[in-house]
Amino acid sequence: MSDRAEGAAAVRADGLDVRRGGKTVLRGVCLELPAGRVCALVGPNGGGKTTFLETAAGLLRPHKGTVRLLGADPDSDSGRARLAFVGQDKPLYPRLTVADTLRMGRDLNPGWRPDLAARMLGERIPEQARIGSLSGGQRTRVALALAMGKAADVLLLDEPLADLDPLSRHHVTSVLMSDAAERGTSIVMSSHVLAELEGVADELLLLDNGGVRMSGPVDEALADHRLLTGSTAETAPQDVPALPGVVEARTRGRRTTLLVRGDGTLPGGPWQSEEPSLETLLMSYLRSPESPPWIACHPGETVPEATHTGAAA
Ligand SMILES: Nc1ncnc2c1ncn2[C@@H]1O[C@H](COP(=O)(O)OP(=O)(O)OP(=O)(O)O)[C@@H](O)[C@H]1O
Repeated sequence: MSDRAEGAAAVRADGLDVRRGGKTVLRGVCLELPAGRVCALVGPNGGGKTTFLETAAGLLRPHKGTVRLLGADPDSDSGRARLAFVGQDKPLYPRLTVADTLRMGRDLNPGWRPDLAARMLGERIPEQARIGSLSGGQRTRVALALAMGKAADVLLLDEPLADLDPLSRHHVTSVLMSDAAERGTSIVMSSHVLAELEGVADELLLLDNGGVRMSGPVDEALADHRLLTGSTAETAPQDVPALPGVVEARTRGRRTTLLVRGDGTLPGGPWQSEEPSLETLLMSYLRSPESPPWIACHPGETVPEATHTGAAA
């Protein structure tokens, strides 16, 4: 994991508090997202994903603590030059054509890469079409093409897949993964489409109630948990949730399913044990807000302080 220790993190937050509308919606967030990786940002509605992305993009100022993007203040000229942000509202000029919009991107960005913008746009969106005549999903593709053309070092994308059809989702995730592999772009992408993050994301950040519930590499998160399935008659399920390391216990009919941390005490009984899918892992943590956070820890690295989710301030 030496690559994690070298150079500045794509996004680093230290003791970050962000207030909106008079209430604190991110509380004491400490995290480090390594550069050159695709990070999936997940969590329930209102968990703080948009607030975190907008803060990392320099659009919201922290009330307390700091956020750094490749070591720079995101609200500085050097920070802004290195990031591209696509929010959920995707403000574009409805009277401009797609071609006009991309020309505007070229004029505003000295390092503009028409090839990257064209790759993201794909071939199905006519360049002469006016933005106002496009569907929501097509506008998303144009907004993503504008962000790609900037050739930024960090892409911050708020639910980029939300209004895309399955083919477009596949196209967008492939283009993002290629960009991360070819240019070393750091990508932080929020999503509720958990099943489609498998194989796309290599880093995971789960925010819930304004705090970090999970943070670390996806492969470590999966390897650090087991999914146990057993017969209810043989496994005394009423005792199971109290065991340390059990994130979630669910009983359906005659089957009990447990999601257990690798370092936890395994309950007795005949269990079939397997590595969980990413979707199963995330769903278990989302359904179990009282379970302790899972934060990856690496030798030689500053361990981010785990922030557990309490009641919103
Ligand atoms: N403009 C705003 N003014 C006041 N409060 C806000 C504003 N935007 C968000 N909030 C509050 O901040 C908290 C976090 O919201 P945020 O939009 O960051 O969550 P999210 O995880 O992105 O949710 P979703 O999955 O629904 O997009 C919520 O309690 C929300 O009500």
